[in-house]
Amino acid sequence: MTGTTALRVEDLTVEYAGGVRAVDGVRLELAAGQALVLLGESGSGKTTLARTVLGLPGRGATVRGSVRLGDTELLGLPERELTRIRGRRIGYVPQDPSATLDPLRRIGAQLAEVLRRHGLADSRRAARAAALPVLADAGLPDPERAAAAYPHELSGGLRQRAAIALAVACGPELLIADEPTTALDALVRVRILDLFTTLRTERGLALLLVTHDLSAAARIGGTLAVLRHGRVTATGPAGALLVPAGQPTAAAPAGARR
Ligand SMILES: Nc1ncnc2c1ncn2[C@@H]1O[C@H](COP(=O)(O)OP(=O)(O)OP(=O)(O)O)[C@@H](O)[C@H]1O
Repeated sequence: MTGTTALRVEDLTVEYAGGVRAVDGVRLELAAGQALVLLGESGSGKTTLARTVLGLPGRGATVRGSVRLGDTELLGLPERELTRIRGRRIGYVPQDPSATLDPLRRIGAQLAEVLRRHGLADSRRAARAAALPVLADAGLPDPERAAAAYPHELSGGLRQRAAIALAVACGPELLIADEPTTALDALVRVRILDLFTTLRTERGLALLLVTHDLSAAARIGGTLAVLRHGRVTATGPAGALLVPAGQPTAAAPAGARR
């Protein structure tokens, strides 16, 4: 892989109480400006892996191995430092935007708070002004109006764009999106996936997309890692692993799902 390594996961194992090994010896690498899609069926360990990279593996989990963000080893970092890294160096977009958006506060105020918390604006006024281009970059057609809106006043697609704006506001080097389009209708889904690609190519951020949706994986492209029972069973360029039905499959390594 060329370019600066944004994320390197080595020999990562995550075990929950009762001996469930949700992630089992995973090794992954993602360069700046590239996309890595984690594809797997329900229960394969995708969310556990993504959340472990965020330093949030879940209560009672035992984590072993290494997760490096650039030159920083994340495993074992004190919570205070992880809190600083989340939002600033790693952005997170969940399936349901209400998991990151506060229903009781206007979108602009939430963005302004993130910018101030991470030291990217020194006054409330500066932070509110800085929030508008972030909303525009996330594809909200009327940033002023979006900034003044409460989350419930936006459509599902616009709400997800607001959550993406929140995730990328501080210019993270890594963006983790966990099933970010599952709840959206087909057209909006494609637009949001294309927004991730725009953010990746224009800002050089590394994208880790978690999905069980083959069409989302194909749309994002990049490198695909197929997860099964916590293990990576196939990895390679998405174009080679996701061969449309009816075409020769010689390029797909054994174990690849189609
Ligand atoms: N907090 C937890 N405590 C115990 N076991 C858990 C916990 N979270 C997940 N697991 C188990 O770990 C395994 C992997 O779950 P995980 O949610 O990471 O998979 P997933 O691929 O993201 O699935 P889905 O697409 O359904 O979210 C499953 O067997 C699950 O039951």
